[in-house]
Amino acid sequence: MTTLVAATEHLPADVTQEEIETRMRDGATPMMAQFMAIKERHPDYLLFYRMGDFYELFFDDAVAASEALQITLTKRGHHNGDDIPMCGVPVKAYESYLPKLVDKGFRVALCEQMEDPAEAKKRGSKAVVKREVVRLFTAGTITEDTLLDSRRNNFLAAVAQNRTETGVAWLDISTGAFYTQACPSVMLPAVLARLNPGELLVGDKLLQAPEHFDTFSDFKSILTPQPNSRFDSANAAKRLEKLFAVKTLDAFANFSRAETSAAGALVDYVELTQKGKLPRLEIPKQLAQGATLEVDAATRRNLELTVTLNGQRKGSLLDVIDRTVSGAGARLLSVWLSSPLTNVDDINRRLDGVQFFSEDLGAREDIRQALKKCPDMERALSRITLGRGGPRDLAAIRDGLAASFDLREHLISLTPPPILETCIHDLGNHGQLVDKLRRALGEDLPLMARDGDFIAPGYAPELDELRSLRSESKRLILNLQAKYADLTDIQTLKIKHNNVLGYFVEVTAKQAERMPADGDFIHRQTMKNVIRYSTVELSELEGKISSAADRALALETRLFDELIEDVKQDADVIALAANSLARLDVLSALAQIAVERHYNRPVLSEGYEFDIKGGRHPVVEAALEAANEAAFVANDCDLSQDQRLWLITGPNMAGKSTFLRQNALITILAQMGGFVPAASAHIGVVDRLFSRVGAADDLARGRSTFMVEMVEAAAILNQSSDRSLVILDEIGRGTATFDGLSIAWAVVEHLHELNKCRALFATHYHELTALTSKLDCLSCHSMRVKEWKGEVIFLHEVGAGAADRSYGIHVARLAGLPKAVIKRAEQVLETLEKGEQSSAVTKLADDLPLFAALADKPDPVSEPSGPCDVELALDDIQPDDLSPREALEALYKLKALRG
Ligand SMILES: Nc1ncnc2c1ncn2[C@@H]1O[C@H](COP(=O)(O)OP(=O)(O)OP(=O)(O)O)[C@@H](O)[C@H]1O
Repeated sequence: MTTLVAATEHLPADVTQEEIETRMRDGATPMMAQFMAIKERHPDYLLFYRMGDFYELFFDDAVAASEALQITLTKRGHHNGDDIPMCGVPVKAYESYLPKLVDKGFRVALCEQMEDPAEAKKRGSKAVVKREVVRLFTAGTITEDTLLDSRRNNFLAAVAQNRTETGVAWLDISTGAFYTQACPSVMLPAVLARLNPGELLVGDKLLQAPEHFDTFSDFKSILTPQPNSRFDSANAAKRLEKLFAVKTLDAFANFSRAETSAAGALVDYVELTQKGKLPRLEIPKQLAQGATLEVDAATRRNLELTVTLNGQRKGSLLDVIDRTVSGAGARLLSVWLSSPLTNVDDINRRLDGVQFFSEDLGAREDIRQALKKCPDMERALSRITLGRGGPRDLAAIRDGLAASFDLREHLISLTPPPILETCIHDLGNHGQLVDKLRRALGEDLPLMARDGDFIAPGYAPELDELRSLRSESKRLILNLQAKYADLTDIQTLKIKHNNVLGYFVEVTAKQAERMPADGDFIHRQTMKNVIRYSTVELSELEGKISSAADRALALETRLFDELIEDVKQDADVIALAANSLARLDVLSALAQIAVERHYNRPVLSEGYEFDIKGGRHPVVEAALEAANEAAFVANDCDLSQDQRLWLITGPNMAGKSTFLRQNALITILAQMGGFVPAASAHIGVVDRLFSRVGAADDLARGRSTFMVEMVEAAAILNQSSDRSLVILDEIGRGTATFDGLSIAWAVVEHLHELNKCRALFATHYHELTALTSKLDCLSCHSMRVKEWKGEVIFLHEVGAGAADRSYGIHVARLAGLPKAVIKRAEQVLETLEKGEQSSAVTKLADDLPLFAALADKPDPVSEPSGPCDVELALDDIQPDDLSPREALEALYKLKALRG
């Protein structure tokens, strides 16, 4: 196992007696003096100050916590003549309060009593109980299952930057995963959006860098500013070398200085919050630049990859495709979906695994059944290595490793592809440890080792002896009770126990008169109705009992520590097995969804192909199915180099946005190594995915909807390469028509001539279709609709060619706009379509009053203007009089009339 050495020199020192006395001279009570000295060391934290069975909060902490937790604010004593506000939470229930505080952006310092109050008293009546902060709770450093979402990684991330480079490091303290990545400064927002960390550490200086203002303000609620000194790269390197017991970090990867700084700052912070204890951390893995398909924050949000636009997991792509059966699998699926790959071989390895499970139903079901029973080994292991593990964590390791073994045996017999062979290898063989834990652990396990009685009988003969002595002694107490009852002739005499007296003989006050006065029974206590005695014999027995119980617990604790040590010794290989279980879960889950929803294996290549046949939108398709609506209409999309830019026109509501998004989602699914909702898909790997879809303003940053649109468009035009995939939905719609059209026009030209990326461009500016004559690789497509008796039917089909109308007014009617408005809009449209724009507008203005004009015109929908040509022709047909040939001719004639 990697040896973890904590460098504790930078942790705040404990509060000294001298500090307390200085404050007492200023008038504070001893306890308040101690509180203030500890609080001064943790100014950014709510101090949970242990007092008996409560954690108490004082001053501003109390005010803030009482408001956040909705608990009563009281007061206790005075300071400088003012009341001291106070509130408290019971020690037993504090874990239920923590998530609320952490969620609201607070950090909590847990300050414990480090000695018995009796110990303190020995130092004098004014001596205060020793207290120390034993743990800092922050959003990114939680390990408790109760505080974590089992299906999501909780990353703690740090960003460092020097003159030439930016480095990001992130780790999940609850699983030990540790990564770094160097990136150009402009990519930082995309990298952070991909990680979606629970807490982000940034040096004070970098926080002031104007180029990152916007990026960091997006993460304001999870930002923890750090002194710059914590990002010193030389110190960071030393710290990491010491932590992983190596002479130089080059042994692991060629980390840039910025990456080293960020990684060092993370380790530093973990030590600080865990008070010098370090969890098992993996050796940092370096993510090469370009190794993942980068998706910027806006695109991620708009495509609703892991959460929907309103922040819910339900309804996101992740939610729809997630068929994992374990927490670790769900976490890994989310990581895979958030960071699709770019290396064709790596993607194919994953696809081989998915294909294997999709073709072998038996194997898939067996694996999924076995995985369902696996406990969360990753998180149990992290608690164990942090010294926070309990007997149940040991049981989780035992059961997880046992299941790994069964899975391994099962998989070996199946001749699986290479990716599964790696999984089999990583599952390992932990027979000895499993066997030991099986023998060691009993059936009903307490949460904490200190509660005892978790070691199985038969594991340690010495423990069995102590336990039988303990229960034997109990029997002896009963014998003694019977003996005393006979001796005194008081049959209701009882031997009882409490914490103050220990064991004692108890009789009623009346019976006490009959107690022998020969000195065997020594009076201890007179209560209202009962009298209590002790005897020498009873005291001796008590000594035996309590020493047996104490010795049993001490022995159990020792045995527990030994087991913990055994697990720690194997921590690296256990973590590998746990990770392998997660990979198996993800691969079999991707196969499961593929089979359930008829997804197919995509073909990935190094080229620039993009040929999707029969593609579907995974989320819309699932939603239509759940609502029992018409089936989703599959569509092709071929962005081969000679038509790499598609201009898509067509009515509102016809499915343009859905089509755009589905092609982006298919790309993401394919590059993460999953099957895709399409009959076939051939994709030349995409390096970055950009989108400008949806409309939202960003009032917090003072940006209007149109401004947001332009900022996003600027990023696309400045950053997309010929390997990128760009989807643009209605660029330019948020401003005046001609301004919008001009911008859209120029954007299309730029994408075509300079970016040369594969792109889908949806627009209502039909004028843009004129560009086909000028731009060779621009191809026009439209969403097909059918008009039927004045109604528009959306076919949701993408066809070649441009659309001639937008049917906006039709959609407005569907949406329930008042009839008068619809009629008027039709008039306006007719006038505008006829004339020169400026003269048409003047004419319309002269038309006032607006709605008066309506009376003259019949409503074209409610009062159809007579039968159309097709209907007239139909009337002429007498089916009974027609020969088969004439019938066929009539049919052709009708079709021709329909146009
Ligand atoms: N291929 C399809 N098959 C079946 N239904 C579809 C399909 N595409 C879209 N739809 C349905 O049509 C609705 C509208 O689609 P979408 O939002 O993509 O239209 P749009 O052309 O982008 O409209 P607008 O221009 O008004 O934004 C969707 O919510 C969905 O229910």
